[in-house]
Amino acid sequence: MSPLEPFGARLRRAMDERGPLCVGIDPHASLLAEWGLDDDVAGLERFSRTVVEAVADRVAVLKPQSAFFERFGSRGLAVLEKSVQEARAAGALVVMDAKRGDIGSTMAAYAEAFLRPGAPLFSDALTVSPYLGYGSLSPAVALARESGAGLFVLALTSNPEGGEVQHAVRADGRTVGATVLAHLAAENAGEEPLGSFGAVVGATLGDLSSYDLAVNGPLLAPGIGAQGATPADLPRVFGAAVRNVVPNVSRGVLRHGPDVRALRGAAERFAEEIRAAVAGV
Ligand SMILES: O=C(O)c1cc(=O)[nH]c(=O)n1[C@@H]1O[C@H](COP(=O)(O)O)[C@@H](O)[C@H]1O
Repeated sequence: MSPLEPFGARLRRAMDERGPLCVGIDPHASLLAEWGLDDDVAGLERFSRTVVEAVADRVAVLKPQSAFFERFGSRGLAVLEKSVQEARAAGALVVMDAKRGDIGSTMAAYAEAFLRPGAPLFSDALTVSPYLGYGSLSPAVALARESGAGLFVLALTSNPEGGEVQHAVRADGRTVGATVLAHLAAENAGEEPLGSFGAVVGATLGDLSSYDLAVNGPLLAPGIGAQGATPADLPRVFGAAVRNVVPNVSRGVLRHGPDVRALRGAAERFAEEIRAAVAGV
């Protein structure tokens, strides 16, 4: 159906060429105000375009957070569509952060919305929630395989509340989070250079040595910057899996706008700190 190379291979190459940093496009109302923009569609568009202009030609991944666009209804979604297209045209991979999760038949429709090439919101990958049962994500896995897209499945999230679900121990003695990681390892088995089915694992979580992070897929690691984690934490949290980590920074970069050079400078500083932290592992 699609000429796209699998997402994992495209991501590995982008990480090798540009470094692994993912910059989030999170147009919080407070950031619009800090940037001197109105909290309206014009402000949203200016914000999003500025971030794309500043970093889409130099970072591996951009991650628009869809809620900040959905807030403005259909006109916000039009801005989101345009931002995705412009970011991809500038060479960044786009991870749509929509955290979808539903019964399988509905999940198929979410997959059509984000993972079918030619769909208005088609993105290179989508964040999804496995907490209706990992198997409920099957339609998204199937379409991603067919189209060369990827998924990032919430496994161990960066927020302090996540543990009550993700660290819960199942009847077989495994935690829920470990079970999600095991499903992803199975999904990615044998894929080279990297599978297309990633996990979201917060950089805020401290020592994760009790979890097997070797899923042969990317690990999206939010939490650096505003949530308190730093690039220097990455080796401690991820151990040998750090080579597959895509660290996300949203507010930590965005607070330097609206000046394009200042945004670029902030992204470059995070990229450099990440390079230095990972180099020793
Ligand atoms: O899936 C995500 O991207 C995500 C998962 C998670 O566990 N924690 C988390 O913070 N995120 C997202 O990552 C971004 C973090 O933003 P900052 O805290 O501003 O860097 C937000 O868009 C969150 O929605």
